[in-house]
Amino acid sequence: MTELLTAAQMRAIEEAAIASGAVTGLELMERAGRGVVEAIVEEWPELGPGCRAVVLSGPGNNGGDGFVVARLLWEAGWDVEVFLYGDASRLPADARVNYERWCERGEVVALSDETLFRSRANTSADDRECIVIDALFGTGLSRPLDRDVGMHLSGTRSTGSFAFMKLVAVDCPSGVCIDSGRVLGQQNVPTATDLCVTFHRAKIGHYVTPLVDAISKLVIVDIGLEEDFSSKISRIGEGFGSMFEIAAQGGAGAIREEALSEAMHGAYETLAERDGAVRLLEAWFPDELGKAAAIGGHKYAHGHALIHSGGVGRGGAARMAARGALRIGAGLVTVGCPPGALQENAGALDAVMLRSVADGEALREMLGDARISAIGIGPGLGTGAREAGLVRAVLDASADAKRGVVLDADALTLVAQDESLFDLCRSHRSVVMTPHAGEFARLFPDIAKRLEEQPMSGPAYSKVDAAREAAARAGCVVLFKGPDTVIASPEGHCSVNSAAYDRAAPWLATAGSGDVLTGFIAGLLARGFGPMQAAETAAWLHVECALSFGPGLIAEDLPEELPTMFRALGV
Ligand SMILES: NC(=O)C1=CN([C@@H]2O[C@H](COP(=O)(O)OP(=O)(O)OC[C@H]3O[C@@H](n4cnc5c(N)ncnc54)[C@H](O)[C@@H]3O)[C@@H](O)[C@H]2O)[C@@H](O)CC1
Ligand SMILES: [K+]
Repeated sequence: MTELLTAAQMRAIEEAAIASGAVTGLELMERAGRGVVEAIVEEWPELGPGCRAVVLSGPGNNGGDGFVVARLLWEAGWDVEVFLYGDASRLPADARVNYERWCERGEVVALSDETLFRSRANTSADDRECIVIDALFGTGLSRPLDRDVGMHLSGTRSTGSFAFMKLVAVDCPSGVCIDSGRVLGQQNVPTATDLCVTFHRAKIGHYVTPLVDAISKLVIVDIGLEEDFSSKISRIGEGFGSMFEIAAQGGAGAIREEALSEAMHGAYETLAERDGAVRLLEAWFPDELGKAAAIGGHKYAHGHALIHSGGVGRGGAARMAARGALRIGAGLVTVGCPPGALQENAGALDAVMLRSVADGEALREMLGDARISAIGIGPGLGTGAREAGLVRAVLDASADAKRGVVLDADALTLVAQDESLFDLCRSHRSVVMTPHAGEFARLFPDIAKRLEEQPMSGPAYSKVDAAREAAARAGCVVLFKGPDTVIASPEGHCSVNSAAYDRAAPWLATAGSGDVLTGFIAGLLARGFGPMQAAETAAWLHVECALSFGPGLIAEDLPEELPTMFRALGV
């Protein structure tokens, strides 16, 4: 599991490293540029001497990285052209040094329509491979791109210019706010980018829409910040001075002092933690799943999950959820259905038990059994008065019990329609809501609207902000679905479960896959997982099962893939 950073956190880490004296900004810029070139060579080993590169450098340090890339590619025998957007005399110091180093080797042309059009790389007679390096803006973008710059960038993708072009973004595609993954200004869609190379850690925006959809490959380059800190810690230990002296050399901002004090303890990551860390669920697996799997004894030791089904002909969703809850390890799973649907469900269930539940009153009575340790309700449920009564009974009868509840699909629609149900969620200790974008907008219309409004300045409001605000308001864990699922707790914990890049599983967008996710969460809640942990683990396993199965997957396959996953994970 790794942390996703904001631009401010990244800046604080860099500043602290530089202030500590362990590394200079110029060294970091050189490492960044070198990392970009290495990533290009790794991605396209067939490219090399004689290939063309067009470097678009901007007015800040992102542009500085661009000059480093230009120099290194030139030294490797590439045919390099460099364009500058901005005034060379106003470049920040490190970028200026690299601008001058490049000027010893080649020309810098002011970026304009005309100059780009005249670019050697733009001649149709020349069909050599061409790479365009977008080093216009990185983490420092604070307002929308000027229209012409946006046009240059998207223009590089249009037919006719730069034949055989690959677009490489330094840190992030220019124009995008890296905290939110959203484009600042009028233009809505980030420029499609073949390779994005970022430094030290991925930023939140790299993993959420719309940016995540625009980048084909993300590479994270280690620019040595961790080693710089550890070497500094040992130097401090050898008596090179107190952290306060070192911080003073760098202009002793509060952040520097704090960062250095963390560095003293070898834990500067807590900088991000304090600010509300966002975790990326990657090659990650909680020990608790293993421990829970090891619990011996009676089936009730693994919990009892109750999944509610809809009426006749609508029970498939609940049955798939029930299968998911059973496979993920709940000791017992029962489907509760209206009396009329008993026959249909009985014909389709074996290991899963079945109970007739006429209405809310009957459900309240059933929930007197404290061994029912989790409830999943919503898939295929329906949105009538009877169903509203069921949701009310679930929330009422579970508020004080140690019983987890997952609300999905129709249950979320019912909660969105009835403020008193929303209040019941708030007073419950372990509810997980699993809305997709449409359900989210019904539950939290103002938050969804903020997420849709075109941002004009950064940091822009992100899906992470939206999930966090929703969780705080609803007083429960909110799992905001998508290929960029964001999971947030009312306490502010937040994680992203990404089905992008190496974990892309587009075949997971199949009917019923959300119902299975509800079952996974209910099963883990039944086993005693806390709501945040149940939601994270279920979401992570859901994508892993899809990846393990591969294309052709249908929702029914997901629970059946769990045993393979568990074996592979050594559970
Ligand atoms: N700080 C460091 O030590 C390092 C920074 N690195 C690079 O530096 C980048 C951050 O550099 P900066 O903070 O200079 O930021 P940028 O290079 O992203 O751009 C900042 C500059 O652009 C201006 N600006 C912002 N939005 C604009 C707009 N829409 N139109 C015109 N001008 C605009 C700002 O006023 C500022 O002058 C990172 O993305 C990364 O590429 C790397 O070299 C690694 C080391
Ligand atoms: K860039």
